[in-house]
Amino acid sequence: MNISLQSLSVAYGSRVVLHPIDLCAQPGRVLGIVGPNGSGKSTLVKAVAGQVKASGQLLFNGSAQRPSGSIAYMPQDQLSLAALSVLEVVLLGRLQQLRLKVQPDDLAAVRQVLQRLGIEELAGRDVRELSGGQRQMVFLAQALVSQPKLLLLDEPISALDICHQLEVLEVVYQTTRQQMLTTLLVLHDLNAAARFCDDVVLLKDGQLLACGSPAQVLTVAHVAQAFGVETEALRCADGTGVLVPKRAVPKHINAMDDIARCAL
Ligand SMILES: Nc1ncnc2c1ncn2[C@@H]1O[C@H](COP(=O)(O)OP(=O)(O)OP(=O)(O)O)[C@@H](O)[C@H]1O
Repeated sequence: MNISLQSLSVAYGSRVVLHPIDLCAQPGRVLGIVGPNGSGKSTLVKAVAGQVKASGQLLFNGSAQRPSGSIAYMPQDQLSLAALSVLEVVLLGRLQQLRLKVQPDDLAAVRQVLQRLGIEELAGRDVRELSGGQRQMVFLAQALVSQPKLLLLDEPISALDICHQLEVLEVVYQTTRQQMLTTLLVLHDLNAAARFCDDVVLLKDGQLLACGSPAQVLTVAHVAQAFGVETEALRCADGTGVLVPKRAVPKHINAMDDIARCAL
């Protein structure tokens, strides 16, 4: 599904938190969304998911009509207070496909996605008793099992250890290609974005600071400008580029503070 944002903006009350933005996302590609806390990443994804009211144009394959049943959205915070098993929670992702009775193909799809994420042993567990990372994988499974055309993932690896981070991002990357999904992926890890995203959008203060390939966007200069962090760009033996954070330059430390500290 082709997604086109034309002058899309979002305000909470009178406060504009996403300034008019133009953007395209295409099938078979992962679009990474990065930026500092509060820069508008979640708001952008919520606007595409239809969770917040936006101004401007949002087109799905050229139409302003939001296609029902084709969009899976995994929010940043997922709390389940209902006493449901993992299998039941993931099955809820098939709501659009479910008939009066759960069909064998629904259960097969659930089992397959649990297996793909390596969490099939959790199937019978009460979702309220899982760890934060386990719960995050379960809600990712719920998003994937719906077989969406548009996959919206807001920080899906924030609670995962490094092994699970890599596994989940690999699954997202491969599934996007194999099923020709259009994937929007909010990440804080810039090196993960460089590795697993085809295109990257960098936001700052609700504005689009840069957009393009990871190599074009994730530069030392852009990271300094967006995050106020000094980084060093290194190249690994396999040719992969990585940004190593060196030093934060907090905005509240101004020249006067520096001078005062030197005087002590
Ligand atoms: N429901 C809301 N009502 C009012 N302001 C909001 C609301 N949700 C978010 N905001 C504000 O909008 C701005 C953008 O928030 P958003 O959650 O999109 O940022 P983010 O880039 O996803 O941040 P983070 O990395 O911390 O998750 C912030 O200043 C935030 O305080």
